[in-house]
Amino acid sequence: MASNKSQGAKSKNQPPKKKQRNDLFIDKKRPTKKDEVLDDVSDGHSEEEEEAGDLLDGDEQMSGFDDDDVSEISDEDDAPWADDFLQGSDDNEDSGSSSTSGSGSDSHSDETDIEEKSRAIDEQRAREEEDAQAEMELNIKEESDEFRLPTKEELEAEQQRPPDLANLQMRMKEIVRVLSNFKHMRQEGTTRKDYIDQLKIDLGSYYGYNEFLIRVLVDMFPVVELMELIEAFEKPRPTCIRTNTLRTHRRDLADVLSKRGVELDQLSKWSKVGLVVYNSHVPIGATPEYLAGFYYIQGASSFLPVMALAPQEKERVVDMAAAPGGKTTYVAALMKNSGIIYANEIREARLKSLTANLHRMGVTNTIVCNYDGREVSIFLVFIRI
Ligand SMILES: C[S@@+](CC[C@H](N)C(=O)[O-])C[C@H]1O[C@@H](n2cnc3c(N)ncnc32)[C@H](O)[C@@H]1O
Repeated sequence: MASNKSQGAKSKNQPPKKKQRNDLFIDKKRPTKKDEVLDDVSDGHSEEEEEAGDLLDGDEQMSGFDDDDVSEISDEDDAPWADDFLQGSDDNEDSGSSSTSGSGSDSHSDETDIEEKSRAIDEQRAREEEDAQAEMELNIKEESDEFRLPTKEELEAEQQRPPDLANLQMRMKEIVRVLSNFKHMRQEGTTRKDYIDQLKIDLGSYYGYNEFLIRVLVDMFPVVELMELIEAFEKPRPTCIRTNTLRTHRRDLADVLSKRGVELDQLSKWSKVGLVVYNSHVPIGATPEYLAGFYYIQGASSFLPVMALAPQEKERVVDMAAAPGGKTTYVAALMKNSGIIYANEIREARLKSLTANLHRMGVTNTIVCNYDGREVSIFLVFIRI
């Protein structure tokens, strides 16, 4: 179809390409002519009709327009027509007619057009950003007007009632919001300390933390991070297991456990031995693989001190507070049961679980001791503790 049309157009004795381009452009700019052309091109008409459309273009080119028409039309910014024209130009090039200079000028006008559009988009975006900023500032101002710290009397009245958790939560949020933009949102006559003191009281009431812990946490973290941390503490942790590489490989373990109905996945990229258990149809602490020491049930965060220590084969390592042996058994696996580990535990009763886990996990390079780690200065001669 396209080739037929192209042939038809070729046989119609076209005017020089550049002129044809301008005339087409002009033609499309005139609403009535444009409609005609659009009808011709897009209505799915027969080839004859399309050829007639091509012919019509040619007729109109011949009829021409005066200079006023040209200038009036060429002042307008009408990119779709330029696109249409460029398309037409390609067709003609395919058909073998030569028009190097014409196509150069096309791409130039096209580039200018794109630049203008791009500039207009940038300007529009800048205007929108300015509006958004102004709106945000207005919102902040309105919101900050709404929140104020409770008075001494209000706090005393609050203490007479059971804690209103929803209200406490809302107030903590508001305090964090004000502290995050203190200059603009502070209540007149208040200091940062006023807000932080109130936040400490509310954190204590809401989460049940004691004053000491709250003070340490508030001193340690910026308020936004502090709230994220405390909220994270509240979330239940997923069950994690650590593959015992003295006994098996993670993939083999995952295969055998999933056959038992344990839904699990690799922990994350930073651990080669961790698996997260999402759901299990069997008790994860009583599978044959567990009893055979193929894995240890261990929070992912407990992997980190051992990974940071990065114990090497044949080293001598002390685990100063070892029971029930989670980290000791991981250290032993990384050392491939070579070197020596001193696993110390102050509480005699906990030595049982420690030794039981060492046996279960196949650890053979460890000596268990029962001292107060603070008083055993001999441990200090060890490089890795
Ligand atoms: C959180 S547990 C250790 C967990 C262990 N590191 C693991 O990964 O399984 C803390 C242990 O340290 C012991 N402990 C506390 N103070 C100690 C001390 N001064 N000397 C030796 N052990 C101590 C406790 O009895 C307790 O068993």
